[in-house]
Amino acid sequence: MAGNTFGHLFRISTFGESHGEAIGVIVDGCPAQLPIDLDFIQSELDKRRPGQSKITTQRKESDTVQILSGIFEGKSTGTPIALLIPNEDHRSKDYEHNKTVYRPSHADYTYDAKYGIRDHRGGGRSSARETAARVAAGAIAKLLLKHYGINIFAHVSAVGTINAPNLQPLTAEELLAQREENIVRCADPATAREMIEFIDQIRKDGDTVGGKISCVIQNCPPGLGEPVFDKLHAELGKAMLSINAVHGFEYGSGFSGSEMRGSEHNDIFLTNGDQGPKTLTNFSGGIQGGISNGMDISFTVAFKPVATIMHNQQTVNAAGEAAEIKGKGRHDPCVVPRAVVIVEAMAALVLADQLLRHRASQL
Ligand SMILES: Cc1cc2nc3c(=O)[nH]c(=O)nc-3n(C[C@H](O)[C@H](O)[C@H](O)COP(=O)(O)O)c2cc1C
Ligand SMILES: C=C(O[C@@H]1CC(C(=O)O)=C[C@@H](OP(=O)(O)O)[C@H]1O)C(=O)O
Repeated sequence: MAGNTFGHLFRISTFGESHGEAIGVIVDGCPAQLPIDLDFIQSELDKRRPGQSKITTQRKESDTVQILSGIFEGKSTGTPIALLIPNEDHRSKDYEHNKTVYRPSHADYTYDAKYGIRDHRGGGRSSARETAARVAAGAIAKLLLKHYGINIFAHVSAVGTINAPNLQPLTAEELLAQREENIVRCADPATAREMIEFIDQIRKDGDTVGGKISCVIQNCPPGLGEPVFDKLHAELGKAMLSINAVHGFEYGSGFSGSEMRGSEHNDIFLTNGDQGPKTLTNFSGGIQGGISNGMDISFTVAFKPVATIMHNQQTVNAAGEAAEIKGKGRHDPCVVPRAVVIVEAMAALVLADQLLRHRASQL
């Protein structure tokens, strides 16, 4: 079904439900002979894994990835790569009440409206558990991008109204080291401490809070992206908005650009030897006309406070009658700490696809 696939030349299809046997992904179009480091794929999954700290859902999954096909003697063979992640810790009794009663702002009602049948256990296919499959596939895309020297780095830039300062002078390596020092995955240590304390309080209140993730793609060559519909920022926007609970996407100057004058906003070109021009500022976010210009690609993704809260709420049931519901089970009070690697994975999948498409654009 088309709704479960993503990408054109570097393509993925994911499958599985949160409380089924397993989730997984088939990656099609990965060029042959790419060295595939299984430990790297696993380390990416470990960053998304539920149960990783006190500020995430307490469901305990090892998210151990199994490779079923497409890799031989440590390299891709050019055939479909199938990856499987068994589910180990589902607790479906927490969802009994959810069989007929709709959780406000989750996907229970809309799945019923669309299909007339729904695996209510853990939200089934609508659960963010599906994003483990994307992270596994994204790790392969990252390995392809690494081969071309392209790096992707994301971190938590806001939780509620707590915002991280601009960390621009730091290199991606420095930011990554600082991000991995704390459980919220914000690269600024002082802000990280404040965010962790706040999420912990929200958790104790049985509530949830939203946040933002900012991402930068470095060393992307100019020329990636298609000129009309599949513009690079349109592809990134679609990829980000396809992640559960994402409500906003902006690149470069984003919404704040609408408050500026052209004389402030234009990115002045500078000579740069035989490297192709650079720009003095980067309000374009590294993309002009839907095509990368060689500067850093930067964007921010906004996540809502997720639906399941431990409070009594008014709702309706499948028969259309008034009902009450209170969240049960193990949930994320704030999803951004685990979503950092999902954002990076989706960005990597877009870039890998555009890289392959770019190779068909000139003689
Ligand atoms: C990493 C991650 C973890 C999530 N964890 C939860 C959760 O524990 N409880 C919940 O109600 N929603 C959670 N969500 C959000 C739901 O999956 C999402 O809200 C649901 O599929 C409805 O889709 P929508 O919010 O995009 O409309 C999570 C999302 C992400 C990205
Ligand atoms: C299992 C994961 O997160 C889940 C995402 C999720 C949701 O509604 O999206 C709800 C919870 O599901 P459950 O009650 O089945 O544990 C989270 O734990 C995961 O990310 O791997």
